[in-house]
Amino acid sequence: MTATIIDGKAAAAALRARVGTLAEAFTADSGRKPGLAVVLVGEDAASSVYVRNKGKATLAANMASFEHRLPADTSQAELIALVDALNRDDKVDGILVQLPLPDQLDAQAVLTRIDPEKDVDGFHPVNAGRLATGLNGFVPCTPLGCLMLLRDQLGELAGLNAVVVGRSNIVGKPMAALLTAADCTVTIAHSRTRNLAAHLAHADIVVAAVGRAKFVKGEWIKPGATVIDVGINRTEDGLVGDVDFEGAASVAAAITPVPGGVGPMTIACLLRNTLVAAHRRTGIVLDAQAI
Ligand SMILES: Nc1nc(=O)c2c([nH]1)NC[C@@H]1CN(c3ccc(C(=O)N[C@@H](CCC(=O)O)C(=O)O)cc3)C=[N+]21
Repeated sequence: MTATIIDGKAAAAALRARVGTLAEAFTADSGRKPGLAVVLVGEDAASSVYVRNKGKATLAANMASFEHRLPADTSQAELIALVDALNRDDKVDGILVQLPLPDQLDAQAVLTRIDPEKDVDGFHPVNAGRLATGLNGFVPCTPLGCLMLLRDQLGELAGLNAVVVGRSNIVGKPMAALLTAADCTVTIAHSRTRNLAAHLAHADIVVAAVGRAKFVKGEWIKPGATVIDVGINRTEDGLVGDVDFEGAASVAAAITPVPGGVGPMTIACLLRNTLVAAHRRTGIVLDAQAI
């Protein structure tokens, strides 16, 4: 079998176009554009590129972009003061503080300071709790993008066996919550799982988010499975995912590439969440399911 390569770039472009159209309508109704503030502390090269790409995508989707670049030696009090100012700023609907933060800063305290109604990353404990309990909140962008790709590929997900490899607050845990809400039978595997291959042998859906290059081997994939690779590992062979792509592509029904898979959907979902935040904050009705 040779897998269908899931085109995350195309799916993301389509999502950004839908968001852009709805953002224009929001501007016509409210008299202002949806606004996204991105905060970058320090000079990390990869983070700097992501932030620039987010800014460009925000403008292209007819939204306002507010970029805040702070020096690497910024104090906790200074960063908290900026978050407070963004919380109060009515032009700002969404706030993203780029991770990782320099060592002297307490990321959890910063994320918890963001107004949950502006938390378009979905990292605030209030939004994590809403997702866990089935309430409406903001869902982290990467798992949301993965779910959209799975629905595009498979349609109905109910009853399927899903194995999520990785248990981070940013990807693994929210991904498992979304798949559970979609009526999958969900296993969360991780670095200490015994006999991962035995779990994957039953997996109709695999989401790999462990942060280790080519950790998931092709032989472990069930024939006909759908494989979503969240990994972004910079190696000597260039950018590679958490899945052995060639091996998995020879048995899976469908697989996301790296790059060009999940990554572009993450940014598109950030814009989607910002659009939703703008509507909620102004009381303008939006059918978020239809985006
Ligand atoms: N508060 C916060 N929220 C985030 O959502 C967040 C963050 N911090 N810190 C860093 C990670 C990483 N992340 C990516 C987004 C897009 C691509 C992406 O578009 N990747 C391209 C390739 C990019 C390349 O070549 O490096 C692709 O996969 O095709 C990757 C990674 C968001 N993150």
